[in-house]
Amino acid sequence: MSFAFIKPLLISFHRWISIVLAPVFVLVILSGAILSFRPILSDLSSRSAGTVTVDVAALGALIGKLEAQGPVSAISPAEGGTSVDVVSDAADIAGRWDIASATRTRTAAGGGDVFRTVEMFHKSLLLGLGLVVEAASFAMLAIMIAGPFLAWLRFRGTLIGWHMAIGWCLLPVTLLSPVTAVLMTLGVGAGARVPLPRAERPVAISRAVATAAHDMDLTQIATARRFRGGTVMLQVAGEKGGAFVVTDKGVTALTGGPGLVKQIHEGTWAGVWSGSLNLVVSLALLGLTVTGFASWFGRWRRNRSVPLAAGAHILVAHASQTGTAARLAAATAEALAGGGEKVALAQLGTVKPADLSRFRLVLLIAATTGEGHVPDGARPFVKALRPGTIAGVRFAVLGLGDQSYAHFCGGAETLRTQLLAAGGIEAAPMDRADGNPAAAWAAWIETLQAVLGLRCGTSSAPMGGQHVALTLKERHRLDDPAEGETQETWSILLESEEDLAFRPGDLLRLSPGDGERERAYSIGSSSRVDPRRIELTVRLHTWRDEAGHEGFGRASGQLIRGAPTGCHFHARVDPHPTFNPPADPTWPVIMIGAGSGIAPFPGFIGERKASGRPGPAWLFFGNRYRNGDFLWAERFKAAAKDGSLTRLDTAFSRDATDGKHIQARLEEASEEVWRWLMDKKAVVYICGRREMARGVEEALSAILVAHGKVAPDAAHDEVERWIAEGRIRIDAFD
Ligand SMILES: Cc1cc2nc3c(=O)[nH]c(=O)nc-3n(C[C@H](O)[C@H](O)[C@H](O)COP(=O)(O)O)c2cc1C
Repeated sequence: MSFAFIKPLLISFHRWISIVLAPVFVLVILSGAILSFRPILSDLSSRSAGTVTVDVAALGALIGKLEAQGPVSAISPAEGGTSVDVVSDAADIAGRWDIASATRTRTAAGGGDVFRTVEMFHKSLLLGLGLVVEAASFAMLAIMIAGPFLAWLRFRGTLIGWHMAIGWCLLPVTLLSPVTAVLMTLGVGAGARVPLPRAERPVAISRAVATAAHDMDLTQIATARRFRGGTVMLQVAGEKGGAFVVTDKGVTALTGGPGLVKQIHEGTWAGVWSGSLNLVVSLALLGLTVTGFASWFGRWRRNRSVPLAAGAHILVAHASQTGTAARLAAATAEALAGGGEKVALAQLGTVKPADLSRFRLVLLIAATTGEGHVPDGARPFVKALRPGTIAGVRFAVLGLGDQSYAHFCGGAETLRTQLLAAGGIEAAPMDRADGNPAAAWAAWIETLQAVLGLRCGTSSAPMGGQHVALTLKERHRLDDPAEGETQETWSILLESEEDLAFRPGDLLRLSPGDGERERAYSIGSSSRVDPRRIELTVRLHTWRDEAGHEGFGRASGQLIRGAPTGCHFHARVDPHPTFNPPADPTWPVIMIGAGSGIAPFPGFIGERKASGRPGPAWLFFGNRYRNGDFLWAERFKAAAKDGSLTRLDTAFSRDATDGKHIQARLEEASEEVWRWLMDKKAVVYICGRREMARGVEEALSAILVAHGKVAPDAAHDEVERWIAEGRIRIDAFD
């Protein structure tokens, strides 16, 4: 059985035992922390008091007088032996007494009884739960031993990072408490055990002091307390001191001491120092418990619910790949709010199915991606849907799509079917938008008003983007056919006569002919660098007909072969906010592009560099051959040199010497990728074929499993959640 198999089990064991026993751990650790003050205080007080010398006869007389009034359970001389602290249930006895004058100087007893109560709590929680505490010691030891096997030490500022740092760095000392507790429970190293004498009749403390004073010097008596079997336990300082049990028959010395294990556990082996060490151990154990629990709880809460506007009756949710559905959903929410409806807006993937029942109505605007697929960000929602989870939830769907695809509005259809299967009730029939959705959206809003009686303020469909007139300025080939079988890919430079506003990752939509489906190209430049210059990376789509004649893709063929430089194009620039670089250029990014999927990233790098304060940026580029297919090689190498690119990793899948895919590169650099994800909170951008994007998702899951102490399923869910939340952003094509 390999460790990879055991590790997820070990992780579950570590997590669940800790969570279940966290309350017991906290109580035992806190009481332990208080008890560690006992050796500290007693060492300090014995130092400050110097040698205690007690007038034994006067002490005996005083205690005898007090015992005549009520029971005394413990005494301990104070103030150099001139006073004595008396512990008693009787309020007029308990307190500090001056021995010579037999008068009370303070009404409350010292701290001795507090420590004893805390000790009882530490051992049995004052509820007779000694067995639970003992079992918790074994469990604590087991999870602490398992801890270091779960992850290597890495410093990062997260809760789990602190958990690991405390766990690893303080392991030798934090082990002290549970190890010694377990040894004591097992009776190992507890020191020689002397059979305790029993008294035939209970002995009072004054009597015990008188009996012992016969045989020994009690001028340095430290404590006397009523003990098991009706006896009294005396503790005497000094060379001939020690612990003694007094019965009605005489005095028995307890030889052998408390044993090293007990001394270590209680921190009594070196007074102040060992007590302080115990305090550090307690605080470290508390830190481990709190950081571990808080980190789990935070994750649990994040997984459970999203902050949806409180008091809202209608939820407008969107499942969007390139932003259209998101924009329309925002406009819908705005229109409803304008009409006075209480409305919340959310990305479907960030909503738990159970949250839907909070709303009177759920309106969903859903796009389709790939070949009839649900948009990537909506996957966690679909995965979490089970029959009955949204029983009785009323919903209405607007699907966005394009008739020229084989599965028109396939994504929205899938979501609708799943919502019905999970118990949802369709409140209005589903509408479908073909191509530009503005008209269909407006009609849908009207239907909602008419059929469902919703109140809407005025609102118009958000502008789908800017219509632009562009001139083909320049193109140059990015692959090198002289190097062999490469994929023909070009840099296309288009120029506008007026200033435009666009960012890298936005989409340039071109229609190759009237009524033909638009092709979307990812923009690889930024208006923040040059507001008139749009740069694309376009691969030539080719095929052969039955007669063997080569044909070209309509749009790519035009851009690369058909149109001469200087040719004019009409196009639309659509914002794609979910695939733009972070607004803050210092925010770390990991860019992963394969083949022509590299298209947006020259723009990312350029825009961040132009900001004058580019943050860490890591680029993974994959293609077939290093020599012929390394697109934008010069630009990336220059960026790596001038610092606008922190790290560049390449994977050339068909190179004899290399032969790796991007996924393999990610896994090779997994430790560093993990650090970028967790410490730097890098946003990951993936652009390329859908198959590649899925592979990268898998690789990221594997990194979470390897370094994040999570089981494979949980890692997968986490990656999907990151996609839904926008920490991983995907622009994939088929
Ligand atoms: C790569 C890609 C694949 C698509 N696949 C389909 C499809 O299979 N069926 C369909 O009806 N529409 C398909 N569409 C069209 C989109 O669903 C439509 O453009 C929608 O308005 C996009 O909305 P969004 O920006 O919110 O993602 C596809 C669009 C793209 C870019």
